[in-house]
Amino acid sequence: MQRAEAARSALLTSLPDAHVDLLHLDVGSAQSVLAAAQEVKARYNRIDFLYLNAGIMPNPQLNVKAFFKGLFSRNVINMFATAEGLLTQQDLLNSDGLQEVFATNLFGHFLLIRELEPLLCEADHASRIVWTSSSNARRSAFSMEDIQHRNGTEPYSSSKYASDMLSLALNRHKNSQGLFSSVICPGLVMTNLTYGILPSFFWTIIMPIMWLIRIFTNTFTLTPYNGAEALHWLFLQKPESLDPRAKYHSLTSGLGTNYTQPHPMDIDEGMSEDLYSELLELEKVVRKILSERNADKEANGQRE
Ligand SMILES: NC(=O)C1=CN([C@@H]2O[C@H](COP(=O)(O)OP(=O)(O)OC[C@H]3O[C@@H](n4cnc5c(N)ncnc54)[C@H](OP(=O)(O)O)[C@@H]3O)[C@@H](O)[C@H]2O)C=CC1
Ligand SMILES: CC(C)CCC[C@@H](C)[C@H]1CC[C@H]2C3=CC[C@H]4[C@H](C)C(=O)CC[C@]4(C)[C@H]3CC[C@]12C
Repeated sequence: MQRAEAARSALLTSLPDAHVDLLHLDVGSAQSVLAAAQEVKARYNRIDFLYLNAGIMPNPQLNVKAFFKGLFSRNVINMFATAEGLLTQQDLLNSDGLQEVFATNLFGHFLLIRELEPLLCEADHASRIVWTSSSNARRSAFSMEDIQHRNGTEPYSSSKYASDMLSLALNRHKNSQGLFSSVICPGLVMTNLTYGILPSFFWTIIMPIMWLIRIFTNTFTLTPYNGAEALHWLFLQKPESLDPRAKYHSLTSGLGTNYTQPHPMDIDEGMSEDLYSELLELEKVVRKILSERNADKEANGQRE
């Protein structure tokens, strides 16, 4: 909670009248999601905006050969914008027996939404969900037969593609109940995630090269402030005016101007509906495991 305390202090310094509450939540643990949701429901009776920003890319491996091959190809701009063919990750199982990337980037958020539905789906009031997705989300990395990406090497891309599809499905099922979902891509931003791919000193050294690349691809937003452009832009929009099939990109021009641009997502309704059903099924399984685990704990506690 130390980082959260620091963020709260920073917010209160610039906005002294703001009210900032903190809450502990590990989206990678179903138990933690349920406990946090209980706490939210006890504290508040309405949610206006739910930003689903948490995400991980564990053990990233950069394919250096593919990078240099791409550098001299016609696909170079797309390569910088999407990292297509450049990155793989090694994923592990979490304590719920789920793939960690899937659990953190997608399922934990899904469970949170399901738990908070009473606060998000009020007919007389619009609520908004905003997912931090990625331009690295790719249809070919995702398989309906393996939604957790147990068998592949691109769990990050798969989980982000799944979040794009889930957002579409949520709009289809929940718009009539006042819930609207959107996805954004912050662009390439210098954060702990990118420092996991290459060390921070390397990024600092090549910063002038990246400013140069930004002239050709506005996706190199580079700072968290620039990357948050689309998150802020969406906050100002009327939900009915948004396109559920678009991903809203934070972009920064070569001269450093920030703007938001919608790009159509490569998703189909049927597949997003199938994913939604699969997630509802998985939710039942996970809830059952948790209640059995809690019952066991209680029984053991009574015996001791
Ligand atoms: N950096 C980039 O270039 C890009 C990032 N993104 C996405 O942006 C989002 C933010 O990532 P970014 O800031 O770059 O990366 P960081 O690694 O710097 O931050 C990740 C954030 O996610 C939170 N988080 C991670 N795991 C959990 C968890 N199990 N439970 C709760 N919170 C968790 C972290 O919280 P804490 O600090 O408490 O650990 C932290 O706030 C991610 O979804 C990422 O995929 C998308 C495109 C590009
Ligand atoms: C001269 C430098 C620019 C060389 C850097 C090479 C690579 C390490 C990076 C090139 C493109 C980068 C990425 C693109 C898309 C990001 C995506 C939107 C995301 O969600 C997470 C990070 C990215 C995959 C990012 C990672 C580093 C690169 C592959």
